[in-house]
Amino acid sequence: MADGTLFKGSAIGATGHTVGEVVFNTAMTGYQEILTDPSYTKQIVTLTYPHIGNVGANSEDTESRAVFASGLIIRDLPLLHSNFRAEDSLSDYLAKNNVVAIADIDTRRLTRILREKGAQAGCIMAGADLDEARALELARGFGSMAGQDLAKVVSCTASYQWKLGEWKLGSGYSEQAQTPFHVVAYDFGVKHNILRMLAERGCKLTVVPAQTPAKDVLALQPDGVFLSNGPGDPEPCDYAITAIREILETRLPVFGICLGHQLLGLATGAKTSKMKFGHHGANHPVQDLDSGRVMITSQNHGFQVDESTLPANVRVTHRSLFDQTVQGIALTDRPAFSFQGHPEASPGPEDVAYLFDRFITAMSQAK
Ligand SMILES: NC(=O)CC[C@H](N)C(=O)O
Repeated sequence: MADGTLFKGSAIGATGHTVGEVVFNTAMTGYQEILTDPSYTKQIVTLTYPHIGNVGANSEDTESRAVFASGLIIRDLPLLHSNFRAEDSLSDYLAKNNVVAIADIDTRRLTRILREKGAQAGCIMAGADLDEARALELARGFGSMAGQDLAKVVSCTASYQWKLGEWKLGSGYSEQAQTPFHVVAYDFGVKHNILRMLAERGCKLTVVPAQTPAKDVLALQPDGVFLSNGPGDPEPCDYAITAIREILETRLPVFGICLGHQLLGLATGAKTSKMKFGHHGANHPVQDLDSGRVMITSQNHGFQVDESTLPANVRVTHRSLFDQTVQGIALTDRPAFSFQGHPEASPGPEDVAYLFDRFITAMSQAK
């Protein structure tokens, strides 16, 4: 760790070394979805749940084209995995995907360090050439996530159509049937379950690269525009902020998730900032301020929209009950809204899925 703390464990993935910002995630399930979430680019994930790998790995529980997390730190890897869908052990999956990972770590102690001192970088070394001094040097050389524009790095390079709906036991992923709405989805590092949930609700989806100008999006004549989650700091993504401003002018329905939420905030003139250690888990209580309902949500972010900087035409719709930070915003003069956590879950509870329906309603009304 950059603060000089040294942990020793057992290598369970690829050999070599990896460096990144270390974040703790409190989800009890969904390690594969977490590893393949592009928002974890340049981050090493430690899972606070102690038994990881029990159900192995399969080719369906993925949230993108590859593993994006820079590394994995766990307490206990089971000797055997068991699940009717398993195709690999977690260890083999990590090795095949070239992920450096470590088990037998006191993840409770590690999490306490991150919680008390805040986010910091770390380095994992696995294999023959272990060098503690070099590992410390690499961890200290990583710097901070602040200022890093990673959305354009992980985004798709060309636009594409998405047609798969949600996964169902027995039939797997289905091709969508009807598509009354055309949605252009900005890919800042999009999780596939967002696309599946939109497809399931009748959206014909055109996914476009992060740097697509607004005029190219508008030329596709969409019924609504979606702003995806993604890695890194939202503030340097000036290309996206400019495009969102232009799209808002047209009064098209806009829905943003996580990085997309932060970018919508920036486009309205609000500011974002780095949090002490962020929110990463599948058990975070968030309140919908309109209904008063409290939902258990999936979270993965290290930045936030600063409430005190919100302009007069933006209201706070959701709030974290852990630290009172902004979890949702809506414009009062445009059909545009966003959520900081993950309504698509994957992994996590589906309490916030109603926001996808709200986007569909906004598009129906605009039509
Ligand atoms: N999941 C996300 O979209 C994360 C957004 C941003 N990279 C953050 O860390 O806050």
